[in-house]
Amino acid sequence: WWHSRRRQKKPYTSIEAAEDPEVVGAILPDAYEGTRLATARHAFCVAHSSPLSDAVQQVADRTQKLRMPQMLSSPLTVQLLQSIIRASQATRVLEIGTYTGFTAIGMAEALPPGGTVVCLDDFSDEPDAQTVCEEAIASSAVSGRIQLRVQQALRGLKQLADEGAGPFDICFIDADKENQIAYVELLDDAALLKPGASVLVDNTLWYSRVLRPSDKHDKATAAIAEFNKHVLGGRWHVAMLPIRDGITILQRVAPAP
Ligand SMILES: C[S@@+](CC[C@H](N)C(=O)[O-])C[C@H]1O[C@@H](n2cnc3c(N)ncnc32)[C@H](O)[C@@H]1O
Repeated sequence: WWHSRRRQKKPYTSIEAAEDPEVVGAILPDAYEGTRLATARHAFCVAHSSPLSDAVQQVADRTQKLRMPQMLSSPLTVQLLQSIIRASQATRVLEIGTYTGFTAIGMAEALPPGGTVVCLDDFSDEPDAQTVCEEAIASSAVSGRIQLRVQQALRGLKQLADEGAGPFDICFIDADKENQIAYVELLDDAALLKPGASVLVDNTLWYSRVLRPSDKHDKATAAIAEFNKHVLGGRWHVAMLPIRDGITILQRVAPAP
């Protein structure tokens, strides 16, 4: 098929690339991208984006020895977060779900001196991640910009609101999927977001399972599908990007009904 398309001299597109040994020959599809071409394109984007700092790369390397290294975000997610932080001249960032500190340190590096990343994680998914996270933050050049709060995220958000610790310019949500609607609503209701703030939510494609309406038996899939519908209600501007496992960017645009 591929050779016959080539013989017809059709202009080369991603359709040809999907079967082209030069593009996908040595590639195995990964669980997020799904196909060999998408996996090759993702690797190409990573290779053609600014390199991660040594500190961020070292966290990723240390995390590979843990039980759940698949919880690390893509390097592209770090690069996207850094771009948005720089473009919006953010100074206060909130992270819900920090794990070993990969995205937290990456975000802190994009902040100006005096900027802060407040991180909430209870380390319920992998307790060993806490030590790796604390050591990585302490040995990074941006340790003074990161405040790690080891607590359940809903409780942590309420406490931040009570302390008047907000508002934040950027919030990155990357924790338990069942509470995602509660997180964005609480951020908004408790005035934890500055006007025009961006909320980035990871895993909104969830291994493409949300594309299968029959897959409602899985709690996380159902929760993410519900979240994706919920934010389309008109209060948020929504941009859903097919980066890795799906990243949705939200900005509050309408007052609460
Ligand atoms: C996918 S990992 C975060 C990955 C990190 N942002 C990165 O890219 O390297 C999810 C984290 O959320 C934390 N988490 C899950 N449910 C939580 C909850 N209810 N409260 C606080 N943290 C939670 C887990 O302990 C885990 O470390």
